[in-house]
Amino acid sequence: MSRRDRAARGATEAAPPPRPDEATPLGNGDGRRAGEGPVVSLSGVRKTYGRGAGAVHALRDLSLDFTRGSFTAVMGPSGAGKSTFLHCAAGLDRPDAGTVVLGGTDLASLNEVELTMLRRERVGFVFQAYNLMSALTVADNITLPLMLADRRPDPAWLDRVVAQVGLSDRLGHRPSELSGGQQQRVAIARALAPRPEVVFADEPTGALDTRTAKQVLQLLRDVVDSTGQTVVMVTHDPVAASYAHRVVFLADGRYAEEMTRATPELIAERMTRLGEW
Ligand SMILES: Nc1ncnc2c1ncn2[C@@H]1O[C@H](COP(=O)(O)OP(=O)(O)OP(=O)(O)O)[C@@H](O)[C@H]1O
Repeated sequence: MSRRDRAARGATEAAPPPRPDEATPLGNGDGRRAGEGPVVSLSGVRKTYGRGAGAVHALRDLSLDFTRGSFTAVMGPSGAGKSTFLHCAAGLDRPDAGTVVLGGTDLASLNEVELTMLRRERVGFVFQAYNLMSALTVADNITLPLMLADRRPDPAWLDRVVAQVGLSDRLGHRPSELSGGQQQRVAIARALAPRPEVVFADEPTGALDTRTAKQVLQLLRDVVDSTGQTVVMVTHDPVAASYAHRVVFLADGRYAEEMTRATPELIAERMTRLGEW
């Protein structure tokens, strides 16, 4: 089944997505508030792979801001630059030009060790593959990034995260004893445990069935609305994107347009106008 067919099917199966105006006030959970300025800001970002006639301009002068306490989906046709954007915004790769500022830090000012520390302490990641350590319990998987950063967990925050992802009674289990949806919830708790500035999610529901995917997306949305965490999610799926406050469309390495309060049908229609996806 093509992505477009899957999206159309998902759209008809989707429960009405949550609406920003129905949400609890942003940032009411931890004293941080929406509207304090962007937590991630890209300005004039360019990234080119290769040289000369074979050069591929993956990002061409991309400028984008992400507000603290917001849930943004980044979409676009295949090859639009979504993965390259995510890698540059998260400090996994360096742009050729332009600036990326994360939590007030210009990433270009950091050497490789400092960049690794920033990713470990201030950025959370959720991927399609859960990437859990099979030998560790759920509890140890969740606190692993803190241990690696030699940081003491904040017990109240950890309790809150574990309760929110619904894993309180699974902390002693191994990943192999959990369903796919539960494993992804462990990965989300692990991403949130250090209380990062921002969580980047790359197709976080790509490996899940429709029902489980919706539960995970609702969880991400609830986390943003109740704790003021910031989530930026790259996805091909209009149903997934409809759970976000804002959907940003990239095309040909550039910002194309954006929508708020979007339904899966409207998002799919916009994607179809932008090109093959
Ligand atoms: N390491 C690389 N070397 C050469 N070209 C690359 C590399 N990574 C990405 N590209 C090219 O850069 C462009 C943008 O790629 P990117 O993976 O960011 O797009 P995308 O929107 O994530 O695509 P998709 O939806 O298919 O995953 C594409 O033309 C791709 O072929």
